[in-house]
Amino acid sequence: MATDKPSKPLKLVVTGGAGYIGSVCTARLLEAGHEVVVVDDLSTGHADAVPSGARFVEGDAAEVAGTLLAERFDGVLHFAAKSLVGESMQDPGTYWRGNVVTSLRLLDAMRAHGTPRLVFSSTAATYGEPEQTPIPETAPTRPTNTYGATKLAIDHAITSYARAHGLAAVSLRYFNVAGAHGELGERHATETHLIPLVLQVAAGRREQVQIYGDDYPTDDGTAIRDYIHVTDLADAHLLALEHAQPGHHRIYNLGNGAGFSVRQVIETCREVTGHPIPAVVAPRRAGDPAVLVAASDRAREELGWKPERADLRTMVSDAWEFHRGRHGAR
Ligand SMILES: NC(=O)c1ccc[n+]([C@@H]2O[C@H](COP(=O)([O-])OP(=O)(O)OC[C@H]3O[C@@H](n4cnc5c(N)ncnc54)[C@H](O)[C@@H]3O)[C@@H](O)[C@H]2O)c1
Ligand SMILES: O=c1ccn([C@@H]2O[C@H](COP(=O)(O)OP(=O)(O)O[C@H]3O[C@H](CO)[C@H](O)[C@H](O)[C@H]3O)[C@@H](O)[C@H]2O)c(=O)[nH]1
Repeated sequence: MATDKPSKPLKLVVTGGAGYIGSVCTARLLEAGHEVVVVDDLSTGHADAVPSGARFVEGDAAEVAGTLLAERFDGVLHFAAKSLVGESMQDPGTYWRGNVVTSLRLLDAMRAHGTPRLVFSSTAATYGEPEQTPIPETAPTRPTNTYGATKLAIDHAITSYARAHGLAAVSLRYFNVAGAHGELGERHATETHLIPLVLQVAAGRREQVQIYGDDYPTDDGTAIRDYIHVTDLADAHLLALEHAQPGHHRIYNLGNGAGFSVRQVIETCREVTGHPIPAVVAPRRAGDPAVLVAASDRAREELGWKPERADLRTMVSDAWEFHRGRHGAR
């Protein structure tokens, strides 16, 4: 596969590389022969999640990159962000400062030091409530939550910087990321994501899971999401690095094109774990769209991306192995 043999090893900064997705991408980049420096403030990440083989610098993405990029890097993969929909509705200032201001400072540092490539973690939340499903990249962007609005603002800034300053940029709009990559998985002090919360019930660390709303216009009334395996997602980053073109900002949706309701996810977790997983219906969570499913044809056609772990059961099984393993008791 193209991701195993890069045309040439690159020297890269990974912001947020101590987090869930950034740590898995760092592992894949190292496996592919690239040199990686992780910058992370450990606000939601863990130093022990940074794969050995990467250099780790603790600190703010913009602050550290400002000096670090003087060492001449081939590119930045920018994962560092605040990324919780509910929190973004309650505390918007933290999201505008933490996401938009930080990213602008990072872009300015890249420009100042002539760093040529950027791969940015954008999100399905930029689209808001879609008019059509699955969602193509050409769909209107009308985010329903502050988190999505900040990511969209950064996407716009990247487009301008690419056009004006020749940056080779790719934004990857992830849908719902799930699963684990061996010892690297989702591990947040305050967990809000559905699959890890459900698995915490199965692991006996939580009594029940709440279903946020069963009055959505879907077959079983619960919200539908498109889940993508974190390893497949990481592979797309390697391809994005290879395909980024100077002066262009390309945007790609990353999902499997299949939607699963909250109830279906819980049911799959019951099947995988053999645990009854009690679930109770609670009010909707502010800012949540009813259905988010990706059309990822552009990534398949232009990047040659091909997800190899598209089955929800595989994602839940890998996440369950992770939760039962070394990090299960945390
Ligand atoms: N998890 C998903 O389903 C999903 C979906 C779409 C997009 N994303 C995006 O992917 C990226 C990674 O998400 P994740 O799920 O791995 O989250 P995460 O919280 O596990 O990882 C984020 C990492 O960034 C670090 N960080 C945050 N702000 C920082 C700053 N200012 N300077 C330095 N480090 C900082 C955190 O300590 C953490 O290690 C985010 O940009 C998120 O918006 C995630
Ligand atoms: O205890 C819970 C947790 C979640 N949900 C529901 O499960 C679905 C998935 O929720 P998650 O919190 O797991 O994920 P989100 O869809 O809110 O958000 C994720 O995917 C988005 C894109 O789709 C963003 O990119 C964001 O970064 C990322 O957190 C939502 O309908 C949510 O309301 C519940 O019913 N109960």
